[in-house]
Amino acid sequence: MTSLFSPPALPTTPPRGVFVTGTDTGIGKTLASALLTHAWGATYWKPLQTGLAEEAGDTATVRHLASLPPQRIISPAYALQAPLAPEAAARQEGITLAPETLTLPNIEAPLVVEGAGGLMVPITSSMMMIDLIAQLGLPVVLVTRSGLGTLNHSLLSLEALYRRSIPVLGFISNGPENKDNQQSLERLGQTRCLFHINPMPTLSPAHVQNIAQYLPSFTDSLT
Ligand SMILES: Nc1ncnc2c1ncn2[C@@H]1O[C@H](COP(=O)(O)OP(=O)(O)OP(=O)(O)O)[C@@H](O)[C@H]1O
Ligand SMILES: C[C@H](N)[C@H](N)CCCCCC(=O)O
Ligand SMILES: [Mg+2]
Repeated sequence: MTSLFSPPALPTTPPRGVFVTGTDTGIGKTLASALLTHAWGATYWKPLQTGLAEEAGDTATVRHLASLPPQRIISPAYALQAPLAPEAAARQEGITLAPETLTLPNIEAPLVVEGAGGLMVPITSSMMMIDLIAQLGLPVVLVTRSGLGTLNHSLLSLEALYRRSIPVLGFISNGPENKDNQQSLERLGQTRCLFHINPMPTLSPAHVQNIAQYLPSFTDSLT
C-alpha cells in the first residue's frame, strides 16, 4: 500500500512566519491569512497577485479584514491583471517574472505570506508555487475544503510538500465542519488541524476580530 512520504520535522529554531497555501484557488487562503495576521500581530505579504482586472486584490482584502496599519503590509512583488496563473498573466502583459530573486522581507514581526492558487501553479515555465515555498523557507499552513473531495486534494498537496521536505505546521479546514474529514486528514496526513473556519454569512473586520481572538498565538502554533 502506498503511504505518504514522511513529514519533515518542524524547524527547531522559530521560523520567521508561515506560507499560507491551499488545495485550490478560492479555497479561503486570504480569509485564513487575515485571521492569522490579526491573531499573531503579523505582517502580511502576497508576493504574486494576479486578477487585478477583476478584483481589489488580496492585500487590500487582508488590510481591511485584519484592520492592518500600513507598516504591517508588504506590497506584492508582482501585481498582474489577468485572473490567471502568474506565468500566464505575466505572458499576457509582456512582463518577465524573476521569482528566483524573491526573498523574505527583513522585518521582526511574524510574516504571513500568501501564495496564489495551489501548490502546482506555474510562476514561470520552470518554477511552480511549491518551488517558491521551498525558496522562502517558511513552514506551510495548508487551507483545505472541509467537505467531500478534500481527502484527495489535501493528501496530494501534503505528499508534494513532504517529498520536498517542506515542513507543514498544519491545515485550516474551511466550510461546513466535518470532523470525520479533519480526523482522517490528521491521521493519514500525519499533521493537525490548526483550526476550522465555518461559513461566514458576512465577512467584516468585526467578524475576523471575533474569530481571531480565540486562535492560538504564533508561538503556540509552532509547537
Ligand atoms: N468561511 C468562509 N465564509 C464565507 N466566505 C468565504 C469563506 N471562505 C472563503 N470565503 C469567500 O470565498 C472567496 C474565496 O476566498 P479567498 O479569496 O480567501 O480564496 P483564496 O484561496 O485566497 O483565493 P486566491 O487563490 O485567489 O488567493 C472570497 O470571496 C471569500 O470571502
Ligand atoms: C486569479 C486567482 N484568484 C488567483 N490569483 C490565481 C489562481 C491561479 C490558478 C491556476 C490553476 O491552478 O489553474
Ligand atoms: Mg487569496
